[in-house]
Amino acid sequence: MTHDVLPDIAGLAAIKADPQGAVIGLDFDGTLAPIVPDPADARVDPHAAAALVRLGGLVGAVVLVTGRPAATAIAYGEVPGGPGLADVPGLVVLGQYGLERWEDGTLSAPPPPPGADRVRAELPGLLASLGHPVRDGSEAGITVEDKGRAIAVHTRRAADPEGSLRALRDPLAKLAAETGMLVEPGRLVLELRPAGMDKGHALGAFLAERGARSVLFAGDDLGDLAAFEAVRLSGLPGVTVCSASAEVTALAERADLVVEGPAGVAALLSALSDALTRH
Ligand SMILES: O=P(O)(O)OC[C@H]1O[C@H](O[C@H]2O[C@H](CO)[C@@H](O)[C@H](O)[C@H]2O)[C@H](O)[C@@H](O)[C@@H]1O
Repeated sequence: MTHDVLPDIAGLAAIKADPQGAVIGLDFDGTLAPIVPDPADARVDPHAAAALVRLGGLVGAVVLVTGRPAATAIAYGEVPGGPGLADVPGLVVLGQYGLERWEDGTLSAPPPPPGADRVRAELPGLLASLGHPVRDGSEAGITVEDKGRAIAVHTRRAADPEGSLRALRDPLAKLAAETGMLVEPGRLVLELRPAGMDKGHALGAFLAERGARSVLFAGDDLGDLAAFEAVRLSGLPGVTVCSASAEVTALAERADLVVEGPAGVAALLSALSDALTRH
């Protein structure tokens, strides 16, 4: 379902009544950017970027809460010949599940955890022992994305993506336990990342910091469930939006609103910016 007009939802009414009190939170992959086989090829939907540029001047804050490094979200948010994510007024990016913060062109982040170095050193041997030579994202097979603070193992390009994901789950959980990391499951990906932060903590802290009076959060993957919960725990008038896919159904079951992938998210953001401009 796409939205030419805004659906009649209480949280959206609260945002329209008091836009300056609203925080608009968004995931990146699968929500603002269509899912593609190679993570390095992901790019923001230009319509979503344009709508966010408009919204940024109308609401209290626009915040990306993403598993990507914040700088990657900004880089992949560029739109040739058009406004990109870096042009969204006041944009804040909480990257690597909230460990990093990008704001006004400045990145702040703690040093990478020692566990990341250990995973980096031990992962190739582990994958080889399971019959999977390490490949980068441009090749077929099981691929590894090194994000500095975290390392993601992708199966989307494997011959049997779901089967490979199942086969890797226990060995990667063991490696995570041995290295003090945790496994973040996602869309055909298992990511070994530091503990102690998630999208829920990141969004909840941001809402408190900004004194938000309403909130919208849109996501598509399991890591976004914590942000949905943060919306609920905030007690604010809020809207949770699922960018739907056949790969993940858990969000749709919990969302106030379900839209058809990044194109549906872009249409919703555009309709919201239209409504706030008319207001
Ligand atoms: O929190 P997000 O912004 O949604 O980031 C979550 C992970 O997204 C990326 O992987 C996903 O998108 C890829 C590109 O479309 C796709 O190839 C992959 O199968 C998906 O899992 C990203 O590569 C990860 O680092 C993020 O943690």
